Formats: sequence, structure tokens, C-alpha cells
Amino acid sequence: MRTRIAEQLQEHGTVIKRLESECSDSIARIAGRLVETLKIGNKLLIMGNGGSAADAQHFAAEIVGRFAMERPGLPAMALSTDSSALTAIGNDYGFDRVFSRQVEALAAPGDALVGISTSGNSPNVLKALETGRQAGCSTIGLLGRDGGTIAPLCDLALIVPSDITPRIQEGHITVIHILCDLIEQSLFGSLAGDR
Ligand SMILES: O=C(CO)[C@@H](O)[C@H](O)[C@H](O)[C@H](O)COP(=O)(O)O
Ligand SMILES: [Zn+2]
Repeated sequence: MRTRIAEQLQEHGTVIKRLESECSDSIARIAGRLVETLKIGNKLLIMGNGGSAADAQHFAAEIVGRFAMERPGLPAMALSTDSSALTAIGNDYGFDRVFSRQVEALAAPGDALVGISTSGNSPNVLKALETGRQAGCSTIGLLGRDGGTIAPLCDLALIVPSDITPRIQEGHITVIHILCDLIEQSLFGSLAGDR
């Protein structure tokens, strides 16, 4: 048992170290796009399945509420939280459309869609990014493995350097917290005025 604990903690540490050495530029580019989106009054629509649905609502809550500083609320929504919309759309049109239908209904040009998928292959996230792109939204992926079929649909993608789903999810939540910090600090704090 001790060995399994140690192995998983070591894998986690390796992923976090590789995020710093290999992905800091991608994180900065994504933060810059999200800051620009919010600065001009557009919103963030965030989605994923399973653990990534939880990440989507965690991210939206930090943006609407607050992350670490007192500041005005900002517009963000997770597309995985409305059980009536999810069951109605899933039942009537198919699970592949649960996010894309909400994008059709809610997205405006200039909004940013954030798709979270460890495999990069969830069809409902893929369809939503396709729909958003056609509607003039930015498409951003928090992905894993080789980025899957979703990566080519993303204007900007962060691919966590791992093939292990839980380690990729741990990378995603770490990056989400960093993005929340950069958004707050860029709009209201020590990075305001930086380009
Ligand atoms: O949290 C976990 C596994 O750690 C699961 O709930 C996982 O999120 C689900 O299997 C998802 O359906 C996987 O989707 P994706 O990350 O490949 O897009
Ligand atoms: Zn999980």
C-alpha cells in the first residue's frame, strides 16, 4: 500500500514539475485570452464530463464569486450543472449535444469556451467547441494525453503531459487555480496594466 501511495505522489509531482517547464507559456497565453474576453464584457462558458464537470463548475464559481481577492463578480458559467437542461437535451437530441445546444442558446461572439477533457476525445465537448467556433467564440482546451480530436479545434490548448487520467485532472485543477489568480491580478491587482 505504501508503495502505491508513494508512486502516485511521485507521478503527481512529476506532472506538476513538467507543467512548469513545458507549459508555462501556454498557461500565460490562455490567461491572456481569458482576461481580454472578460475585459471587453464577454463571458466564459466552461464544460467537461465527470471529474472535469466538477472542474468546470469549480472554475466558474471562482470567477463569478471570488478566488482570492475582493473584486466585482465576473461572468462565467459551467454548462454541466443544470440537470434539467442536461436531461432534456440528452433525452431529446442525444448526449453528444448536451453542451453544443447550450452553446447555441447562450454563446455570443467574443465569448470564450473552455473545454476540459483528459482524453481530448469527449464528443459532447468536441461538438460544443465546433459550434462555438462557428458562432465567433474563442475555443480553449484543457486536455491531456495527445490532445485527442479536440486539440485541433482549440485556438489555445494546454495539454497536461501525462497519460494517466487522475494525474491529468490534478494538472487541470492546478492550472485552473493559476488561471484564476492571473485573471484577478490582471484585471484588478498587481498585473493590471501589464501586457
Ligand atoms: O473523474 C474521473 C476519473 O478520475 C471520471 O469521472 C472521468 O472524468 C470520466 O470518466 C469522464 O467521462 C472522462 O472524460 P474525458 O476526460 O476523457 O473527457
Ligand atoms: Zn477523478
